[in-house]
Amino acid sequence: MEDRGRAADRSTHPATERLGGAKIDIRAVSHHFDLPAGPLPVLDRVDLVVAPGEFVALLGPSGCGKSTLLRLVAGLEPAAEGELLQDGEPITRPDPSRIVVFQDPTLYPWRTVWDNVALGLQARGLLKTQRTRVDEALARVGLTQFAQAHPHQLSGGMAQRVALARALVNDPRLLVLDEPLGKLDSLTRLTMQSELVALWQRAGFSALLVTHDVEEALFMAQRVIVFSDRPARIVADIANPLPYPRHRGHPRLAALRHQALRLLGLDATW
Ligand SMILES: Nc1ncnc2c1ncn2[C@@H]1O[C@H](COP(=O)(O)OP(=O)(O)OP(=O)(O)O)[C@@H](O)[C@H]1O
Repeated sequence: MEDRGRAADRSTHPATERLGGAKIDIRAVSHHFDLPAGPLPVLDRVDLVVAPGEFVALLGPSGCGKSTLLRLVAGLEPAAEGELLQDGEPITRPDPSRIVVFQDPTLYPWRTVWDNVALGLQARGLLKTQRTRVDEALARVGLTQFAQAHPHQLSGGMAQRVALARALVNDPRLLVLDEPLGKLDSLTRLTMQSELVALWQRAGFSALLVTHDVEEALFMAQRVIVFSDRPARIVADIANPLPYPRHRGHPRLAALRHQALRLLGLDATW
């Protein structure tokens, strides 16, 4: 991780500094939903290890089970079979060390940007003593000037930056990203991809990203996991060793894109 240059920010983020990114072990996890017509199998013996501080992207056909896997990792529901561990401890419930960022920023419209970002600290009774963390999180996403704005005064990209700041203020050890840039226009999306990578480089959390965008996965992640149709099983684990910052036109990215599209059953000539 020598290329990550994040030492400068670490002094202000004691939890991540002390503990680093989380190691996540997903061991033989299978899952299904009980529908009136019978069980719907969604995950099929998924084995995956996310190393501390690693950025891993999950790609797969729509509806195969990627978000379900993120929900299990986040501790939002228990796996039907197998186990999920964070640093060797079973994941049994949501925890502030694992923060989920969804496609929709879901900000409270009546609260200012600052107050939205402060939510996590407030809920944990830490706001009184740690108000500067809110300011720091806003600075990290470039929204200091908008601290007193309300969500309706923000663009889609800015709202998603607020959602990121709201996650970062908790010093997550794992950031669980479920299509976080999916609703943004394509130019904002490209900018935010670079910003998110820069945040990850500075803060040192582990990241698990679900995206439908092959280029996004390859541009951002160190590994791209490709899933089959539902029930999702892992069909490939593609390493992307390119150092950061990455150049979108790098020929290696084009070759990896071709490989990923082929694995997804798509013709990579268009
Ligand atoms: N709570 C639930 N109850 C019943 N079925 C569910 C539930 N959540 C998800 N499913 C079903 O599980 C399957 C996998 O859903 P999931 O959202 O994990 O897929 P996905 O790969 O993230 O999809 P997409 O890429 O389209 O977002 C889908 O068929 C979905 O309808």
